[in-house]
Amino acid sequence: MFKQTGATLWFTGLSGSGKSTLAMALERALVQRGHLAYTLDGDNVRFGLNAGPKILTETRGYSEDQANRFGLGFSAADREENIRRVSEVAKLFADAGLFALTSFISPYRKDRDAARKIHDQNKTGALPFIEVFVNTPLDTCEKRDPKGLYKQARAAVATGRAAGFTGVDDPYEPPLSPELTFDAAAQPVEQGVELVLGHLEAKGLLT
Ligand SMILES: Nc1ncnc2c1ncn2[C@@H]1O[C@H](COP(=O)(O)OS(=O)(=O)O)[C@@H](OP(=O)(O)O)[C@H]1O
Ligand SMILES: Nc1ncnc2c1ncn2[C@@H]1O[C@H](COP(=O)(O)OP(=O)(O)O)[C@@H](O)[C@H]1O
Repeated sequence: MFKQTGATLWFTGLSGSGKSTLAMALERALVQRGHLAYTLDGDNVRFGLNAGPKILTETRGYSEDQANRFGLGFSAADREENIRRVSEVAKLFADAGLFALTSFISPYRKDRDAARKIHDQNKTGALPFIEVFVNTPLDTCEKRDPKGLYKQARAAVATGRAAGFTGVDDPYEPPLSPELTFDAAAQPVEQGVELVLGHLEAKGLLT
């Protein structure tokens, strides 16, 4: 019915690197061409399926104990679980025939590799998984700092507190062999959209 094969486009990069801007522009471009596409990002996932303990107690009626068991923050273990759940959801979207676009820092290589593996283990055969590294240098992300989070993290670290903020005092492991790399410090978003569309076309995914 959809006249397309589903696929997951996995955007990874630092906070402020341009993941969401590129994913949203691509979603628009795909939809304009008559394809079904949907973006999963912090705004629709970390306030819903993967909400943190505070949201769960304040708006969902969870007890503190439940909220601490099921809510997700930014420890390495919570990030791993965040990415695992997002991978499973993206896989279902792709299995249903959509382009699933995911925009998460996903800082750990093993978690992104696990996301890819989840797509290999589909009952109807491996689903296409395309890793897009949004490779914007930390200093550019930090200058942009649209939410002021880098500033807050630097201030915490300067006073001897841990911020656990990616790129400041928490790791980001760049992909070793992503399908695509986009430098959002040097290239406009339209160029990123063309890059990804070109790849999808070359792989026969836009028929
Ligand atoms: N400690 C810490 N480290 C990094 N980022 C933080 C942190 N705390 C909150 N935020 C905000 O949450 C967004 C990242 O969430 P993600 O779900 O993409 O993170 S992860 O993939 O689980 O690592 C990220 O949003 P983006 O800027 O859209 O990437 C931040 O705004
Ligand atoms: N290719 C680009 N060129 C210039 N600025 C960009 C580009 N992509 C994103 N930006 C800007 O960078 C900031 C962070 O982008 P965003 O997409 O929110 O990053 P992320 O989702 O990775 O946190 C925003 O202010 C956005 O307008």
